[in-house]
Amino acid sequence: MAGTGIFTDILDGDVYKYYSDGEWKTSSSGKSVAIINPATRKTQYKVQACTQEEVNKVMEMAKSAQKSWAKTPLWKRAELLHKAAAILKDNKAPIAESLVKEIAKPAKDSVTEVVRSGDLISYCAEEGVRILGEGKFLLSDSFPGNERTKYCLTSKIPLGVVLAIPPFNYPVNLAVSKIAPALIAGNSLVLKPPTQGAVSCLHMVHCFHLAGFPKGLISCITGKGSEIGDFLTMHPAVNCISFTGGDTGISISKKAGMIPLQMELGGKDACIVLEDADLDLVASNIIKGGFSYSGQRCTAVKVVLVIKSVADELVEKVKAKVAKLTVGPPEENCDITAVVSESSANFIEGLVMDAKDKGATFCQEYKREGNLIWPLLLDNVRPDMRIAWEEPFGPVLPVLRINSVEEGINHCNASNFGLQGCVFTKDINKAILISDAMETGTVQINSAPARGPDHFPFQGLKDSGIGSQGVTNSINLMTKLKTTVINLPTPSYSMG
Ligand SMILES: NC(=O)C1=CN([C@@H]2O[C@H](COP(=O)(O)OP(=O)(O)OC[C@H]3O[C@@H](n4cnc5c(N)ncnc54)[C@H](OP(=O)(O)O)[C@@H]3O)[C@@H](O)[C@H]2O)C=CC1
Ligand SMILES: O=C(O)[C@H](O)COP(=O)(O)O
Repeated sequence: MAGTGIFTDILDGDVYKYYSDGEWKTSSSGKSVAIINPATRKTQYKVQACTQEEVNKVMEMAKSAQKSWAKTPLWKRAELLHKAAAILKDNKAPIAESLVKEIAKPAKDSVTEVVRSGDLISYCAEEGVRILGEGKFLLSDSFPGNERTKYCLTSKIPLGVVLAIPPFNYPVNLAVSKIAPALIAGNSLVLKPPTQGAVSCLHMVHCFHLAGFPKGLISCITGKGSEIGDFLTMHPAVNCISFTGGDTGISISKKAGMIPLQMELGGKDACIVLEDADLDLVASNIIKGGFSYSGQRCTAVKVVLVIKSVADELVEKVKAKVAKLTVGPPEENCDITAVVSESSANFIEGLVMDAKDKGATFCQEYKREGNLIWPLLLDNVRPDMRIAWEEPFGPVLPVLRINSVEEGINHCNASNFGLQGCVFTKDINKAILISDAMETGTVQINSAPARGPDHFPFQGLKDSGIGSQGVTNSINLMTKLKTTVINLPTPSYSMG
């Protein structure tokens, strides 16, 4: 159970502690932040509302711990990460339980998220050992006018303090996708978990604590992003920000100093369906892509653009599958569970009502109880409807019928987002041309968008982000190059 067994240290009465200087602490603010269970709409957990002084202290410790961590051999850093991964996987049950309670993720998917996170940490340790153990050696005489008098050695060095801010929907996985690359590369790490998802993150951090990382190297500051966020992101000690979330990321990038940013933001992933597509395959992928975790995935299919001649048949197939989705509590592994908050449910409802007013075809009756919204397919959506462009982050999927592939590509490219997209056709040549034409970071051919496997590059264009994720890219982003040049008094040519 959450907060029990090896996790008792992280709880003070009914409020979870924050993590600083290798210890679990109660904030001097005397205040806590409530985490509302999305399904019951009752307070499930409480976390500390940390103060600015506590942030300052954490940053100070992070700066000093990083100096010795950078001198810790790479194999030792990897060893500790492997240990943390094993502890995390051994304790998947209580962590998954918190995911179920604070973000209403179905129980089975919650376990998958924890196991996937352990695997990500281990993969990152191995990849780090490989790529950080290699540097470059350049010779000066390849550039005109030079003799071979200079040997240039480059290697990757840490940035310093990395600030990690994950979103609610994959709080554990999107936290470790920042923590593990930062640590293997020799950085220290300050985590600000999402409020919904904070308790799962605190359990995960305790697994790193138990693995024996040095004091102060990892810290976890809790509190509302709207209150503590600016102070963290504009803190002078921070040398890199890795953020995943919504538009907040755009304002962070405007305020942040001259430091590397990894921003993974929203998306409006389009699914373009051609006349020759295998419609059964498309329908299954629309269900998986559009409705998994109730559509609360950055990589969810968020708009279907189908050629008119096959639209009726596709919509019927999807409708039949929507009818089979189960709706209810995450504990019972229902396909569709409550969305994260009342404000999120209200926002989704606003998009649905706008589409209704403007004449979209409802393939199911719109139904909502509290934060629980029944899966809804909206057909005959037109570009003047908000849902054609905005990200519902809920179980509501618009279908636009298109006259040509060009119309689909134009719709996709007119979006301010450019995360992923997908195209369904049996003609691989057409698929490649369409993929090249789509202004998105990734295009999946004959499958729904997905971030995983977690070592694949993952990046958004336009308002969907800055930089690239995926294990290797994250390690590279959290390092910089250091060059040493050996200058010889006379040219030297080996075997010359
Ligand atoms: N491209 C990608 O890889 C992904 C993108 N997303 C996107 O994330 C969004 C949903 O996640 P959601 O959690 O609601 O996103 P938010 O942008 O609301 O929150 C993300 C994180 O930012 C924190 N935060 C809030 N305000 C500030 C601030 N002023 N300064 C610093 N941090 C702050 C939040 O904390 P708190 O919870 O305390 O407010 C949370 O930890 C969707 O748009 C989705 O598309 C999601 C997953 C992956
Ligand atoms: O936030 C998200 O949507 C996740 O990163 C999705 O990961 P997945 O596409 O591999 O399920």
